[in-house]
Amino acid sequence: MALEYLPGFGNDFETEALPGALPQGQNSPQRCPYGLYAEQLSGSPFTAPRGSNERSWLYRIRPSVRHIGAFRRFDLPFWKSAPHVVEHGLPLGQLRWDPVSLPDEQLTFLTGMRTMTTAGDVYSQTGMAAHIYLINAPMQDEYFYNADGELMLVPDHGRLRIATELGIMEIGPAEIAVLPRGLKFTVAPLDGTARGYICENYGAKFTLPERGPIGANCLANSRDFKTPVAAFEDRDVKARVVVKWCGQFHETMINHSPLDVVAWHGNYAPYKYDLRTFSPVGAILFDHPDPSIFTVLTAPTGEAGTANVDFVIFPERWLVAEHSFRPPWYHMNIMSEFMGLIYGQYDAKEHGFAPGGMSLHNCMLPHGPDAEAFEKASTAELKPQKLSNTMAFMFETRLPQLLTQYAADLPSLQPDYPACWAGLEKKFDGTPGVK
Ligand SMILES: O=C(O)Cc1cc(O)ccc1O
Ligand SMILES: [Fe+2]
Repeated sequence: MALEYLPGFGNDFETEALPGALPQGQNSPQRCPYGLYAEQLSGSPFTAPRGSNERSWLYRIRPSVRHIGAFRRFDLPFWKSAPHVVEHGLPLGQLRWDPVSLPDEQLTFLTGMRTMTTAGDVYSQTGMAAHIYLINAPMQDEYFYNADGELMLVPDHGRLRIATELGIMEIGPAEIAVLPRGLKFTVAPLDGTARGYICENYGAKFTLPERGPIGANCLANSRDFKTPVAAFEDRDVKARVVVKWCGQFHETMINHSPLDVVAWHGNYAPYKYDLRTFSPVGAILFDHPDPSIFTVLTAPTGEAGTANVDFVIFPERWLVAEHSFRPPWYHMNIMSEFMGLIYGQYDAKEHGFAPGGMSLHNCMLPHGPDAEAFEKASTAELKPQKLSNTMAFMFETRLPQLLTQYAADLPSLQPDYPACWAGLEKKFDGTPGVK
């Protein structure tokens, strides 16, 4: 059966899986319909200003306190949290990885999580981690929530079914899903195997960037964000609930599914978004604008314009700029750039940056088009050109991203990535004129 979604970003949604299950006119009736329990899930402090105040009211078979027994600590050795400093011995430099092979061993969303970088500090709720996931088995009667941050899933291979307390979503390559901090969910691959990228955002929630003079439309439009309708499981089974809390993992056994929310309302909810619905705005006469024009979602900090994380994409688009070098310019950036490619080719690196691959251009490390891309773009006839069938993205954070041992040891780490710039020869010979 096709899944149903509610359109809109940050709306005050309401949805019920059984008629009359959602109380009307108040949040906390003396007795709720169907004998449900009322529970508030707060994603912001109670006193946050209206514009950033987020909470939902859940009407559920059992309250969450019954979905937790005694905790026992355990380890997921490949899922790291900031601060995480390892002496992996790799010298400072720009880094790039080929795609990681899909696993032979059985891996679930939890056991298949592989942290590439961490930034900031999970204890002070700043920074992020960039992970990849490798999945070939469903979480079986197993549920998870993350107290450390929200999770943005960016698949590059295979679809996923994500059943959450607030409803069910399915996503595949070119779509993303965002799972709020504290929300219980379980994940299953729909095509046998699945691989993708994850941004674990420890800071303030992702929100839509301001459009400024662009006006009321384009970039990511609110109606293209989809939140699932209410769906519940009334299953009495032995189940495991896993919690990530300040970088540690805790498990607890219960006798029923915690996905037992029959109705809910509010604005703290999971959502998905199809990156192909992003309407890019760009240079229509000359020059190459800053990539911030392609920000899908931004997780702000208290400092204006200085994101904890920006999620930026490089979707298909027309290049029309006249008398301009059209690909990204050479640059050094105070923000740290973790990039992935979902499909196609990236114009600054047509070769060597493969779908499913990754690159890391950390704080103040120079980078830009490789020698091949430079040569091509400097001599190309500048007629309108469509960049088709391409979707790269960037997790860009204000904080330096530190590499995990896993990332440093990956066999797919390219041994001499910076050699891609070696062919950028001196052209200057002291004589005037365009060379
Ligand atoms: O480095 C990159 O490839 C990402 C990027 C793209 C762009 O168009 C401008 C700046 C930038 O960091
Ligand atoms: Fe960059």
